[in-house]
Amino acid sequence: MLSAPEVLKNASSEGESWTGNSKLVEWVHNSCGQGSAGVVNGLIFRQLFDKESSTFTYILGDELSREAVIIDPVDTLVERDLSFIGELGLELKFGLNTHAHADHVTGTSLIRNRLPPGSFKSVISASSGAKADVKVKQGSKIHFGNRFLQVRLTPGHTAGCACFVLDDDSRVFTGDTLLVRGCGRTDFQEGDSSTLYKSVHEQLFTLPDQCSVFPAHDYRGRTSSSIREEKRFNPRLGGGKTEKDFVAIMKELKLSTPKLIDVAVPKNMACGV
Ligand SMILES: N[C@@H](CCC(=O)N[C@@H](CSS)C(=O)NCC(=O)O)C(=O)O
Ligand SMILES: [Fe+2]
Repeated sequence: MLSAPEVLKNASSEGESWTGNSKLVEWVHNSCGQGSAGVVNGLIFRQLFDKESSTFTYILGDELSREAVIIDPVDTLVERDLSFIGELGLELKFGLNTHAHADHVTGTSLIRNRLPPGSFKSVISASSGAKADVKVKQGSKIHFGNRFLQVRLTPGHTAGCACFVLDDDSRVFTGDTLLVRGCGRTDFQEGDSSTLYKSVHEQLFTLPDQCSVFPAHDYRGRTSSSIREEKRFNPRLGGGKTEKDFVAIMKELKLSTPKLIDVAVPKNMACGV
């Protein structure tokens, strides 16, 4: 875990930095492990689920400043998410999209319309070609209070996929790039299996083994994993599978097309409008 001065120094030393209305607050290190009510080391963290599309949405908040971000909100569940955020006393600054989803519409535009003008910004990678208030690149940082998420670009499932790594490398939000014992399909949206293999090995499997993996979906009731587990047990990408093995596995997947693809992709390219 980095100390606050280290976080702040690093936050301003490289790449692009995006801050909300951030206040520099006194650093209090919560040393009691899990802490009370889901607060770990000053981080408020919630994982939410959409049963229609099996999508996980994540809320991360800085305990002291109350600034927060939401990752991959779903349009039909914006009321749920906003009331939860209100009850937690959080001030939502950014809505991060891991990619232009094919199976549901992002909630980031609806959230922006519900909050005071200018107080909330939607985020997606520049390489997605989609509209958003903030277009991030490799190494960009999204700040909320004393915390930040850093962007790792991971093309392969789509050309514009991005993963978000928490400042202390304890968590990574992998979108559809890396799922629990799986990965995103590569048969549409400029998907490419060789590119996905390289992205996972170069950008994700280089994270610390103990880093927790939080995906955008699970279809079998699993909620999270770790880099160590996926390196060992991922049946497509781990356990010594080569790029050639992976390309062959992906060719044989034969998944049905997401039901909402024709509606979701054009809307998500326009930030959910
Ligand atoms: N049946 C679902 C779509 C399921 C699906 O294709 N999921 C995607 C992620 S959403 S783009 C995927 O990459 N799956 C990989 C896998 O191995 O399942 C629907 O109709 O929406
Ligand atoms: Fe996807």
